[in-house]
Amino acid sequence: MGTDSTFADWIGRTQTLTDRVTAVPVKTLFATLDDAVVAPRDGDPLPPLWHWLFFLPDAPMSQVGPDGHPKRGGFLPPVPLERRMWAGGRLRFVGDPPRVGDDITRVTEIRDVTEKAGKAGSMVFVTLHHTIATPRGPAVEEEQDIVYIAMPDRFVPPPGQAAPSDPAWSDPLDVDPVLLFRYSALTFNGHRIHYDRPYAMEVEKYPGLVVHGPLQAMVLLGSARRHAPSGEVAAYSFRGVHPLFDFDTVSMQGVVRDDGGHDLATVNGDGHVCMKATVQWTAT
Ligand SMILES: C/C(=C\C(=O)SCCNC(=O)CCNC(=O)[C@H](O)C(C)(C)COP(=O)(O)OP(=O)(O)OC[C@H]1O[C@@H](n2cnc3c(N)ncnc32)[C@H](O)[C@@H]1OP(=O)(O)O)C(=O)O
Repeated sequence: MGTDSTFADWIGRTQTLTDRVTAVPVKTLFATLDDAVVAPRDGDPLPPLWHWLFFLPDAPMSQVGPDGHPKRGGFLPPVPLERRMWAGGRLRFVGDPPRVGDDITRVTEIRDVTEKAGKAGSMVFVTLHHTIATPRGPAVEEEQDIVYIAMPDRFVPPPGQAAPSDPAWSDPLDVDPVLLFRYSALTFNGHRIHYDRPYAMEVEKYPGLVVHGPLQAMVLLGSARRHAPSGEVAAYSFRGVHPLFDFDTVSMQGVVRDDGGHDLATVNGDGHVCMKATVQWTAT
């Protein structure tokens, strides 16, 4: 297993998008996360990861595939495995953050297309590298892993990874279809597993609606910033290891690392880690 030669030609392809940081998505994400009601003003910095509200996948309806994402074979390779998941990401926050009112640019390169054998069967990982820049220079360097898997006959959960036994904090997170719908709308993510229950259960064979990976990554980082505000976020990495569903009882947990960073996890009602993440802070 290794780089899939079928898609070798796709590696190195780039795409450049421009956008403007506007206040409405910022305000409505604060509301969606039940955070303080704020009226963002020009010049306010975006919290880390909130650039995901911009550079939206605005394919016309005629170019949308059966899962609700843009059809593959445009910028992303035409991987034939039907089921897509956001697998993980690694980010470095390298400069002044994007601010409300900024014109911003994202340059994306397809870094790798790799076939792997997992417990879930054959999988293809597509790794994207994004550089997000503001008028003041580069702000975020990001790698994003998307995984494609064959459509299963039935849901077989990945083996559970036990949550830490003695976390420094454990906060509840209420997940429900309205939260998932609002997050899909804000990120213009048409993936039907997040809001179309018959599709999620009958076609992709999940036991419920699936909580977005980026939503879990955002709320985990938000919980870490509330509990451990020991500097700015310098780096953040995360990996989805088990799907999280709208019916789950969820907590967001944090553990202090020896190097001063924090390990984070969303944990379901069975005590299994769903997303694990690590945050590193700038020195204070
Ligand atoms: C937005 C959006 C979609 C979503 O938000 S989907 C919801 C968020 N994502 C998830 O919930 C993912 C949950 N994870 C899983 O279901 C499984 O972990 C997964 C990804 C199916 C893999 O499970 P396996 O048990 O089959 O994998 P193995 O542990 O056997 O590993 C095999 C090799 O794959 C590598 N790998 C596994 N998981 C990841 C990962 N998350 N990121 C990167 N790489 C991964 C693992 O290291 C093994 O590699 P080797 O080189 O060691 O063979 C939207 O669509 O927009």
